[in-house]
Amino acid sequence: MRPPTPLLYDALRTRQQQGRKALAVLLDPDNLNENSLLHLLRLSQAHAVDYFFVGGSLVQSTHQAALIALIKEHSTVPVLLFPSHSLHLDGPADGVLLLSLISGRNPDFLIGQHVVAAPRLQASGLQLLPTGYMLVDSGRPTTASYMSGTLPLPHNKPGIAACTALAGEQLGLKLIYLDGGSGAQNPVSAAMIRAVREAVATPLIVGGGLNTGEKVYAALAAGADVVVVGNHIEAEPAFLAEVAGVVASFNAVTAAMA
Ligand SMILES: CC(C)=CCC/C(C)=C/CC/C(C)=C/CC/C(C)=C/COP(=O)(O)OP(=O)(O)O
Ligand SMILES: O=P(O)(O)OC[C@@H](O)CO
Ligand SMILES: [Mg+2]
Repeated sequence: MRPPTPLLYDALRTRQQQGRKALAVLLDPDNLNENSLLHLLRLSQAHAVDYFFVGGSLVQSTHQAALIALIKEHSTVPVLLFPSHSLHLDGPADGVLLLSLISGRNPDFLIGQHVVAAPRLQASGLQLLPTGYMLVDSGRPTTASYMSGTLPLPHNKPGIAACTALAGEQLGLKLIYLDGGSGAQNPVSAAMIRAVREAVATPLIVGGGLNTGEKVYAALAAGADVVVVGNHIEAEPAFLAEVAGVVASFNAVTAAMA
């Protein structure tokens, strides 16, 4: 039998306290079939992946649960749902990023979806990771911004991002996720990541438009604890090896200095 997943949040906090960075690969059910998923799962056995995030802004396909079951059959990497809506909670995942979209002012994404999902989440057995989700302007409209009907944070205003994250932490949110949006033209700036890192003690997830090793390195160096890569691995699965290498080399330097 598979060993139980250690409590996801505690494991993430421990990693953060030890200065160990993590890689999350975003799997969008709309852009995957069984073969492409199996290929990614093989790659993730050769190159360390710490989390699979599963979700998409729309999710038109009906096979999310089957894809997660396939991940569970072939991999021990924890699976976290990354839902854009209370409709997208199916599948045998380990936990869920319980996103509250604190960069926006749309009550449905601040609390409405959560009210609808609450009884189902309670019964699900999923580990809940309350997350302050912040969309940041990335140079062009993103699906997440459009679908949520919210304005992203201005790209060049690290102070607004820091205060937003701080308010989220003060409200009790356990993680902060700074997202340029999937396929972002420009990733979240190092200045903004640093400002948020200094403002809060929670683990910090950064994603959106991380499509080169240099961009991934810059996000880690600025203070991201977890980097998320979706689109570029979908387009070019070999990028998984490169990004895993960047995270591993970053961790090797930290370990050598300890
Ligand atoms: C309470 C529950 C169950 C859900 C929370 C619902 C909230 C607040 C969602 C935040 C807003 C939102 C639309 C997030 C989208 C997150 C996501 C899965 C992004 C993945 O990327 P895509 O936007 O699908 O990118 P592509 O367009 O490249 O596919
Ligand atoms: O698809 P990409 O651009 O890598 O973004 C990943 C994730 O942060 C999007 O919500
Ligand atoms: Mg998507």
